[in-house]
Amino acid sequence: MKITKICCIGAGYVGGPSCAVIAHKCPDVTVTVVDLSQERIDQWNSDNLPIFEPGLEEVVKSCRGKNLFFSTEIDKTIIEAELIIISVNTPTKTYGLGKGRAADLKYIESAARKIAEVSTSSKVVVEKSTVPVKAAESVNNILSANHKHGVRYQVLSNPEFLAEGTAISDLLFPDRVLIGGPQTPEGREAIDALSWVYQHWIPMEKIITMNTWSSELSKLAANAFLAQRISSINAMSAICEATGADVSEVSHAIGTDTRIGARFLQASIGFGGSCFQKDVLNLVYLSECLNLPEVAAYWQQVIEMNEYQKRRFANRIISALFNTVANKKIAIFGFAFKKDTADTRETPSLYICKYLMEEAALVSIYDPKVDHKQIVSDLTDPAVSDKETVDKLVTITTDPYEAAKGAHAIVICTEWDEFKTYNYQRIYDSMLKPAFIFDGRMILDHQSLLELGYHVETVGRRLVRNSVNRLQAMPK
Ligand SMILES: NC(=O)c1ccc[n+]([C@@H]2O[C@H](COP(=O)([O-])OP(=O)(O)OC[C@H]3O[C@@H](n4cnc5c(N)ncnc54)[C@H](O)[C@@H]3O)[C@@H](O)[C@H]2O)c1
Ligand SMILES: O=c1ccn([C@@H]2O[C@H](COP(=O)(O)OP(=O)(O)O[C@H]3O[C@H](CO)[C@@H](O)[C@H](O)[C@H]3O)[C@@H](O)[C@H]2O)c(=O)[nH]1
Repeated sequence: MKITKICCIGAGYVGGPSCAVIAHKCPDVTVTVVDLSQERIDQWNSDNLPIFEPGLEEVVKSCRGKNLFFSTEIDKTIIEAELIIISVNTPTKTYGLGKGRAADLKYIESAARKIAEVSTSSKVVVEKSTVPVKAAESVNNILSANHKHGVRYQVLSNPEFLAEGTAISDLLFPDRVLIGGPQTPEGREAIDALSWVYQHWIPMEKIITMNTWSSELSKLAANAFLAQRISSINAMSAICEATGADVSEVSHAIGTDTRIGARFLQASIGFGGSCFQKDVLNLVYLSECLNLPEVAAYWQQVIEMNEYQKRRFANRIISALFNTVANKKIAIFGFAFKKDTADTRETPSLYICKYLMEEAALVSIYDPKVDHKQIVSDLTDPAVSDKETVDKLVTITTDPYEAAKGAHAIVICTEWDEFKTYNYQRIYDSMLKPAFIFDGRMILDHQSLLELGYHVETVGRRLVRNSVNRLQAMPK
C-alpha cells in the first residue's frame, strides 16, 4: 500500500505539530490538516500560529504551501487521502453517564461518521487522539456499518506522546512510536504503511507494534505512571515540610537509583495540562466499568493527591500571610500549566487564583505568553468565579514589576525561565513589607532572596534565616 496523501482531522496541539513534522520529514507525502474551526485554520495559514511551541514556526514555514496544507475542506481531503489521522479532542465528559470521569468520544464519533459518509475508496484510519481501550473497535464498527461497496477500512491505534513546550523535539526524536492494529494480513499491511511514514526519520527499532488494545491502554498507562510519580513526590513534599527533610534532596537520592530514574520527580504545586487528569480519570472510569473497584481507587488517589497539593499550597500562602489575604495584593507569576506553552488547560495557577480569590485577595497576574482574554475566560468559568468578582479582584499585567508593585507576596505558579532573571532587589523595594515569595516551582535562588530580606516559602522545604542570614532547613 502506497501512502501519497495524508488527511489529519483536528488542527490542535497534536494534529498541527505532529503533521507539520510528518510533512517536514516526508517530502514525498502531501499532508493536509483539516478542522471544523475556520478561525483555527486561518491562524495556521497565517504568521500568527494558533499555538506557541518552540521550533514549530520554522517547521511549518519550511513546508506550508508545498506539501503541508491547512484547510476546512474536510470531505474533499478525506476522499483524496489513503491515510486519515484522527486527532480530535477527547475531553472529560461534562454530562450524563460517566460525567466528570469518562472521555467524551463525540468528536471521535463524528469524525468516524464523516469518514464513512464521504469515502469512496479504502482507507487506513489512525486513531491518534487519546481514547479508552476499545475505542478503535467502536470506530471500526461505525465505519464498517456504513461502508460503501468496495470500500474497506483498517483502524490503527497510534497514540501521541509529545509534551507541550517540547513538542517539536519530542516528535523529531521520540523515545518510541507505538502502532497497534489488527493482527490480520490486512491489519499488518496497514501497520506497515503507517510505519513507512515514520521510518522517514525514526529508526525501525523505535517503532513498536502490538495489538490495538495494548496500544490504547499503553497511552493511558504512560500518563498514569507519569502523573503518579508527580503525586508521589508531592506526597513526599508534604512530609518534608512537616519534618525538615528537603524534597529536592529526596528526589536526587531516589532519582539516582537507575531503577527509579531522575525524571518527573520535580515536586510542584500539582500537575496541570489537558492530559494527565483527563487520562487518569479515564483509567479510573474504565476500571470501574470493568468491575475493578480496587484498581479504580488506586488511580483515583493520584488525582486526590494532586488536588490536595494545590489546596495545600494555597493554604500555606494564606497562613503565612497572617491567616488573611483579604484585600491584599498578591502577584501571580505564571498562568500557563508549564513553561514554553500558552496552554492553560487545567493549569494549577488557576486553582491557586481561585482559592486566593475565595479569600478576597487582589490577584495581579503576569504570564509571558498567555493572552489576557484567555486568563479572563478561564477565571470567569462558572466553576471558578464570576465576572463581577473577577472585575473586582483581578488585574492582568504585561509587566512583572507592575504585578509585584505594592504587593504583599509573589507566587511563582509556572517555571518560566525569565522569572529567574528578574531584578529581585528592585521588586523587593516596590513591595509591602514583610515581602513574601512563594516559589511553587522551586526555581529561584532562595538563598539570595533571603539575603535581600524576602520571606521565602517553597514546596517540600522549610526555609528560615539563621543568625548569619544563611539558608537552612527548618528544624522540627
Ligand atoms: N495536547 C497534548 O499535549 C496532547 C498530547 C498527546 C495526546 N493528546 C491527545 O490528542 C487529542 C487532541 O488533543 P489536542 O490537545 O490537540 O486537542 P485540541 O482541542 O487542541 O484540538 C482538537 C481539534 O479538533 C477539532 N475537531 C473536533 N472535532 C472535529 C471534527 N469532527 N472534524 C474536524 N475537526 C474537529 C477541534 O476544532 C480542535 O481544533 C486528545 O485526545 C488528547 O488527549 C494531546
Ligand atoms: O516532575 C514534574 C514533571 C511535570 N510536572 C507538571 O506536570 C504537568 C504535565 O507536564 P508534562 O507531562 O511535561 O506536559 P504535558 O504536555 O501535559 O505532557 C503529558 O501529557 C501528554 C498528553 O497525553 C503526553 O503526550 C506526554 O507524554 C505527557 O508528558 C505540568 O503541569 C508540569 O508542570 C511536575 O509537576 N513535576
